[in-house]
Amino acid sequence: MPFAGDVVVAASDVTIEYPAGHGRQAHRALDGVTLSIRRGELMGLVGETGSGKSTFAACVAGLVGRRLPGDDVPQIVGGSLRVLGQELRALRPRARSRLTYEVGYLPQNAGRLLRPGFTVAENIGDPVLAREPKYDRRELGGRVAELLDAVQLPLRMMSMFPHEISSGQRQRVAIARSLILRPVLWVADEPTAGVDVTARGPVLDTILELQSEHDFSALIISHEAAVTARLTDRVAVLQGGHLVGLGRLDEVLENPNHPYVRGLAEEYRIVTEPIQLPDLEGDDR
Ligand SMILES: Nc1ncnc2c1ncn2[C@@H]1O[C@H](COP(=O)(O)OP(=O)(O)OP(=O)(O)O)[C@@H](O)[C@H]1O
Repeated sequence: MPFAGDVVVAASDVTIEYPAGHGRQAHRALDGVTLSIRRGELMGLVGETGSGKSTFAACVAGLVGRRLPGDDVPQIVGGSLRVLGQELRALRPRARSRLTYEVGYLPQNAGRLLRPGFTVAENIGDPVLAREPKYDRRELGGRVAELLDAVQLPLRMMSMFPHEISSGQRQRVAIARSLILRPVLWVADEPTAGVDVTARGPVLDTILELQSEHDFSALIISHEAAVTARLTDRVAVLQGGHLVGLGRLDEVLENPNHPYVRGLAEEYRIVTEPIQLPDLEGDDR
């Protein structure tokens, strides 16, 4: 049964560590984080490099706690993390597989992670066939074409291979791939990474259009204040694995109680300030 609750992500005092191994000590990536994402809400996740954003995103996407030998996936060692009603701390493989069906994950550098021997269409449709190998190919082709169109790529690209398209186009293909299963929750780690500055606006428009069409909730990491401002309803700010800000972007920036947030406020001011054009009147050049 699809998830029907109001809170799609509920982190309660959650502490997450990478286990010891390969001659390394255990590393605590997140420490006592409490936040929730409501149904239909787009939550931004910001913070300086190494603050734990990608770790949190990967955990929310279900990549947590598998205790395989030599594995360095993060483990929940304290508190709780519930995603679509499932407690991830004690997630069994079948429940994990159901969860990953409903959570679309766009990992960091997703465009680079496309399968090189698969066409664009095969890359986008792959998550469907991986779960339902007998899925009607014609119907899948229709879904792939629809998504390709939604991310504003030409249909002729369906038969091309990742190395034949640009990095920005690959990122859009990855976005389409992460949405093919019509997720309830979309977890996106730097969705505009590698997308050319001029194409970023259209990609953000596309994401917002897809969201209003499919009504998914989202957790979106971005280094860019403009992306966060445009896409998200609220932001969570991480610093050294701790949550140091949470709320609407304007509220968080108005009360910058942390140096990183102060820096962000300055960047945001620059991004949103109207461009001052020089007064050309009387200029006789
Ligand atoms: N596989 C791993 N094993 C051990 N430690 C790791 C592993 N991956 C990340 N870390 C550490 O966990 C902390 C959080 O890393 P994470 O990648 O989540 O940060 P981030 O905020 O996403 O950074 P960036 O913005 O650079 O992507 C860092 O100190 C990092 O070095």
